[in-house]
Amino acid sequence: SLLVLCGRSPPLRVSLFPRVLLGELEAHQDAWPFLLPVDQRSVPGYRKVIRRPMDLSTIRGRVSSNQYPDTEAFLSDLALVLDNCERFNEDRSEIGRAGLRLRSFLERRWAQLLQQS
Ligand SMILES: Oc1ccc2c(c1)N[C@H](O)CC2
Repeated sequence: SLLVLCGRSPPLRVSLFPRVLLGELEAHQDAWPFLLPVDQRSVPGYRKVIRRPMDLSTIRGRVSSNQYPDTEAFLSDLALVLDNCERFNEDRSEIGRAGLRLRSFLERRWAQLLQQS
């Protein structure tokens, strides 16, 4: 059909960029605070302060089951992980600094991947 001719869906390699980026984030030395959901019962105040918890294992599950309708929804969940971190942690704390470093990596690496598209 005409839609096919217009090339509506991104080329295969571009559609793999989220999986490439997520794999590198999961392996990053500063990812340790973000790998699994925060145990809200053991962290006073977390449930009240952070209304939309998010972590890399939850994102991995959504990527693996094709739950993201588009790349923007994937990037939005990644941003939520780091926004939650900035909200709950002082910038000068161990976890706060890890979050700022991981966000810097994410932004630089995503821009690099887009240059390949
Ligand atoms: O001191 C603590 C203890 C637990 C956590 C944090 C800091 N920050 C994380 O964002 C959430 C979990």
